[in-house]
Amino acid sequence: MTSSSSLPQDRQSLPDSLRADALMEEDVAWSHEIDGERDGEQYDRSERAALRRVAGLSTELEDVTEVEYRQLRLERVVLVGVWTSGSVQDAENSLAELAALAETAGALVLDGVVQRRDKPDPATYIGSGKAQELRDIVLETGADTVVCDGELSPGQLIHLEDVVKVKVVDRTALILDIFAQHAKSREGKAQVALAQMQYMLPRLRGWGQSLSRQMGGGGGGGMATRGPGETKIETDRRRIREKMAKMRREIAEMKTGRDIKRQERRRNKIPSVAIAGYTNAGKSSLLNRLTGAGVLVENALFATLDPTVRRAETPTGRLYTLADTVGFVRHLPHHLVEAFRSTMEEVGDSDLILHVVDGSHPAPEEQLAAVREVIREVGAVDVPEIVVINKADAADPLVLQRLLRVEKHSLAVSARTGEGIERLLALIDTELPRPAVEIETLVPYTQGSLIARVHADGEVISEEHTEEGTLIKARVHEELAAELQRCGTAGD
Ligand SMILES: Nc1nc2c(ncn2[C@@H]2O[C@H](COP(=O)(O)OP(=O)(O)OP(=O)(O)O)[C@@H](O)[C@H]2O)c(=O)[nH]1
Ligand SMILES: [Mg+2]
Repeated sequence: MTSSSSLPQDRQSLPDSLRADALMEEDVAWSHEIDGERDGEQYDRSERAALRRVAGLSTELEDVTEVEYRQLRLERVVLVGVWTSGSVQDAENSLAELAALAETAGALVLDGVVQRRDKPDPATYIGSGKAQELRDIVLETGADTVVCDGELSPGQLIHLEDVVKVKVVDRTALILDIFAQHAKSREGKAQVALAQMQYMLPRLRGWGQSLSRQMGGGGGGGMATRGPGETKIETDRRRIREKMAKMRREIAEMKTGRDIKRQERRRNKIPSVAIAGYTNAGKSSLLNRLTGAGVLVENALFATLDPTVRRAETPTGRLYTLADTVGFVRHLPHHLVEAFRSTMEEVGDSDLILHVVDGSHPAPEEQLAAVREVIREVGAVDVPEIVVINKADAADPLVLQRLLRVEKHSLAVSARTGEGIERLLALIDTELPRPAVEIETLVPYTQGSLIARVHADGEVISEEHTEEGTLIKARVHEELAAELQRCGTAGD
């Protein structure tokens, strides 16, 4: 946190030497921060909020790098969207979501404007007249940041910044920022850091140069400016590239560890269920409801960023794992699909997807479609899906009916009231893959632990306690079948 304030224009005054140091320090900070444990405890909302900057104190840039500058300074924001197709309602929903995202990132939303255009302006995103208007709104409201509802090209970002004279960030940067604030595991943090660097790389504008300087035309975007700053940008970019390469190696190592864990689960043949769905749909609430696990639930977007895996049991006593996942969002930045492939892999690898959708949302169908797009993108198309229409307590009954009719394999539940949860548990039970081998064995009482395993991992068809031991008929996976054959006496 910083203690003095000055105008945004002061970003020009940052000396080159300072920036280099800051970047170095940042390198250190990055590698130090990344030491948490996977599946670690989720932070409390209050702890997270404590990390936020205090509004109004943070417009000077002396002690931050350009990367940090773009991430952390979302305080007093004006939203702007370009509305190209669809109804007014669509445009409003989109801006409302952007507002929710900005608030989740810790910003105070002062105002929002939407411009109707065929397509975004190639130079400044919104038209130049509208950009001037935006400048006036910024001045009136005292905003220090403009957030655009789309992904802007490096050139657009810089040109718009030159008009409105405050920091401009886009939807992608905003989502990255939220992910950076919320990621808790070592791997999650590394992935977000990598995605941020990837995003920033073409967008460095090189401090030390005048912000208002006329940019050279042409495809170079922010880097079009010639002069001493260019060398600096090159240095920064090289450092970032080096850092990214290191990060990629680290992530690859972490992935190996995770793969081993997953293979172990697979070897034990424990079926896995992944809870996927749009952000804020109630995935974590559902996980809590289904397993009684204490996972952070809050009315904020992207409350969950690290996959949490829990053990659960079907009503008939079969064990399975239930994994919570990162929320999806419309136009999930591509960097993030890449970055969160790990979570998505968990989804693709599971035996069943619980696709949770918020039935009380104004446009649940859109959310379903957005999530499916990502599921397709990560190649998880073959996994059976149950559509869980959540928040039935708050939803319009007509919307529920409509969804239940359109979605063939769906049911309505409320993670809050518990409505429909029993039916869901039963449905999970029928949908989980059945163990492959049917056995009938007499297990001596001295081998009681084997019987317990049959109950946990397999499916008991019948069980009889005889003088010699337990006569059990069940479906189990191959490994357990082999063990049972060895220890027991095959029935009949
Ligand atoms: N009315 C109602 N609210 C619910 C229900 N389930 C969850 N919520 C609320 O919806 C909000 C989001 O819940 P979460 O469980 O954090 O949602 P999530 O899908 O895990 O969200 P992210 O992790 O942020 O993607 C919280 O405020 C919950 O209390 C429900 O059945 N009914
Ligand atoms: Mg969650």
